[in-house]
Amino acid sequence: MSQYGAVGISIAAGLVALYVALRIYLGVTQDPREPPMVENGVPFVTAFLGLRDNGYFLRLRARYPDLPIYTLRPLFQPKLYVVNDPHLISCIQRQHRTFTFQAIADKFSRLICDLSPAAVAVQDREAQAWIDGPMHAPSPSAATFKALGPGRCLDEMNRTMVDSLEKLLEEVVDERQEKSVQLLEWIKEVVTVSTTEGVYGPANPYRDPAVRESYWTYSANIRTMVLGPHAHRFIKPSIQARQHLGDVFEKYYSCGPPENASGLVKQRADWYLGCGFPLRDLANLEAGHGLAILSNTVPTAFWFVLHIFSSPAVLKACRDEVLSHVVHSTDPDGTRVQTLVITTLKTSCPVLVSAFKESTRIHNTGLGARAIPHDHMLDGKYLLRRGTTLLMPATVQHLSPSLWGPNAHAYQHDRFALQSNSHLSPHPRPNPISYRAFGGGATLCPGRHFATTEILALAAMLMLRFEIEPEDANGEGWTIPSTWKAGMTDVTPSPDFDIGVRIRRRGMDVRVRVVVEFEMGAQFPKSVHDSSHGAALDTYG
Ligand code: HEM
Repeated sequence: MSQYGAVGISIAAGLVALYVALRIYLGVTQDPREPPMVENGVPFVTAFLGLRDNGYFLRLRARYPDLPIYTLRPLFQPKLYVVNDPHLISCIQRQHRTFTFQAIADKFSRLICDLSPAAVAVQDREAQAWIDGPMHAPSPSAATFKALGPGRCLDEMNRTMVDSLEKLLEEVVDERQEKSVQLLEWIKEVVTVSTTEGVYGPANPYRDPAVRESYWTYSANIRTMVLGPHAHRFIKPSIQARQHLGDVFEKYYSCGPPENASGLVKQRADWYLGCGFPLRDLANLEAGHGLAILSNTVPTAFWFVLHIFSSPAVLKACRDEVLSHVVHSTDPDGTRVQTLVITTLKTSCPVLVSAFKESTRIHNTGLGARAIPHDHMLDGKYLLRRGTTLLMPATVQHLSPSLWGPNAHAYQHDRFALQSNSHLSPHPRPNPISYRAFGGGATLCPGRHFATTEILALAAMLMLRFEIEPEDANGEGWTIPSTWKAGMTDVTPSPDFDIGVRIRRRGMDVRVRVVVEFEMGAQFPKSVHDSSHGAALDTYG
């Protein structure tokens, strides 16, 4: 045998020995009561590579249709338990201190916000106090976001945000009545400014284009930032952008939160500074909060606008519905006004609301991650080990044909409206737990009312005032972009590429101003958030 042949045999024998050793290791570190392990073709590597693709959980659901929950053992990560079964999801959501989102959020903020040891100590102390506290005490995160619930503070944020949308849409098209833009870039600008106006008020740092640019430069590399400081040298512009955002928000908070900021900003600043968070850490945290505030709202708005305007049938159905709630009048100076009461979009436009929910169903890759601080027997059947992470991927629930019918992967704008009239729907109504666009349970996204109002208002204003058409250079019409490049941690994936469009004023709507009225201090009617209502928005478990 040649020298090369002997080396080859040694390497092969070494690999076989390694494989056997890893299989044995997997076996002895897995209790038979734990959920079954899958994807161990090449131990640790198969799962590690699979997790790089946001369609992985859907494929595993199809490959192992009978597993309510399973274990993945990826390289460099703790064990992952992945849940398929809605019944188990509801068990998990009922025990929000056993399966904690707070631990995930705190860990994430340390990795991306450059927090000092003093701030980390405050986070640990407050999280522990919550775990040890009374059953119904709000988590630290819930305490800082209370102001986003229905009520006066949210109404005021909505009013400021919608005023900004109105102003930006007024400026969008010049005297030539037509403008060409890249749709995602344009929506990013409009939604970033309007959202942050609602949150930060007249001293909004995001009014400065340099701050907006810093935010998007920072958020573009979160995936690398979470790998830790050793990876920061590869993303220097993002680290510099983070520093810039910290400086800007330190100035913003330097004399306490501005008097005319939203109740949300004041509540958060009171809570953090009151707990002993250093000012600079509050400022650094604010950069990270952009991820909650902006990074899902922008792509969600993009997909919704795209689905509406790319289909004449969807556009007509939604536009007719909105138009039926518009009150026409003329201002004293002769300006024609279309008045739209924003709450009617949520309460009286079931097709529009359904089209929105359907867009969030199709374009959602939320992981629903929870930390497991102690060993726990889930549903009396599955042992879950401490120090591991549990995932409830939205794709598995959102795109499952057994839940949504054979066209589960297709965008069907009236799906939720039909489901509320069961005699019109060919498919059974899915368990509300299986619609997870905004998460579920105690950590259901607190910003959902604000984000939904903004996106519905934006879509309604666009439909009332403009036509949007693709640039259509190749005569091929609209394209719905893919999302392969989106990261595993994105709740709403961004499109892989942008789309050139022409925005043009509708002939009959020239120089018409849309006015949005609010009943200040009013609560949203219960029916909007009641799962028994039409295409209700809050049908979460
Ligand atoms: C369309 C836009 C949005 C989407 C799709 C979205 C989605 C989500 C999801 C899926 C979660 C995780 C919930 C869980 O795992 O249980 C979440 C959490 C959260 N969201 Fe949103 N969100 C959006 C907009 C917003 C906005 C505008 C804000 C703030 C103004 C916000 C603030 C938060 C916060 C603070 C949490 C953490 C909740 C906690 O720790 O309990 N979100 N969001």
